[in-house]
Amino acid sequence: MHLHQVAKRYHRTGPWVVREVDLDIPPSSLVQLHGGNGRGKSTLLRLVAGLSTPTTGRVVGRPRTAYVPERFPPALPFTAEGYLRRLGRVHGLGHRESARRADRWVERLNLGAHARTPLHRLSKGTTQKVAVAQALMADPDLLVLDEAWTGLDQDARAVLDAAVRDRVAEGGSVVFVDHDPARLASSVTAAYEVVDGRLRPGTVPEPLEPAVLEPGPVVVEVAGPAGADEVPLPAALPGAPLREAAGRAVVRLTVAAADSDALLRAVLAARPPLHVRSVRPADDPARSAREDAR
Ligand SMILES: Nc1ncnc2c1ncn2[C@@H]1O[C@H](COP(=O)(O)OP(=O)(O)OP(=O)(O)O)[C@@H](O)[C@H]1O
Repeated sequence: MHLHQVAKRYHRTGPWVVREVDLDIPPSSLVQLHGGNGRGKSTLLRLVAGLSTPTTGRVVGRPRTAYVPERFPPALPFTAEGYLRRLGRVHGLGHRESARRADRWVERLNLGAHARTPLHRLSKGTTQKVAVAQALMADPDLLVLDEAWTGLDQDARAVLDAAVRDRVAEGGSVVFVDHDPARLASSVTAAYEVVDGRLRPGTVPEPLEPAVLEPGPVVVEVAGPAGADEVPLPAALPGAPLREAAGRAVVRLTVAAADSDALLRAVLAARPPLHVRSVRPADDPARSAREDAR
């Protein structure tokens, strides 16, 4: 699949949100997009997924695609199970196969206790599991993930990581954005930074040390808007993190692992937009040593 000089603006006279994007997404690729808030990452993912059409430019060769949006609309009149089965049929599966795959993903993501619950009554994390399940059950050739890990518990994150690696190993392609720069680091085949709608080659991230799997405190480094002297953080943040200045307009927040997702959501929703520079375990000695050496 290829994006050729793709550009997007939402209104005829509005600003260009995506511009001059040339992007190859070959089979067996895992493509990571990163960049600050409001730079056009979600818009570009929707263009890749075919949910939005380019204002100019072309997308050619898009295979069978599934997408996990940043915000899944939970106000649909279905139970989790009913929704997944229906989605299976939308993806072209028969009744029986739809039910089989829905059951498989309900089990893998530990959704069983909520399978018969109406979507609008599910918690955010459980809703996110349904969003992930609807995409994975299609066995898509192209999987597009917009912050799909946010809100998932650790087991579900591991299931999603494994499913992404499986897709790639089976010849599919996955394009994703995640606030954790080290997400799937050892498997990423191409990384790009989205800067004001343009793509710049990014560095393929370094894998984190295994310590990241241990539920210790987490350090989130947040930078303020471009040109700002300080980071305009909200006064109250989930988990009441320890705040330390870490350079000009950079703040280091240390929070219990259990609160780290809520903290990240609050930081990502802040206005003016803030930039999450890194997320790592507080006691990552290898990373600390590298930082000390800089
Ligand atoms: N449907 C829309 N209509 C009009 N403007 C939009 C629409 N969706 C996004 N935008 C604007 O396009 C710009 C880029 O937004 P987008 O969500 O693509 O960026 P992003 O990098 O994903 O941001 P974030 O990390 O905050 O999710 C923003 O200025 C946003 O307000």
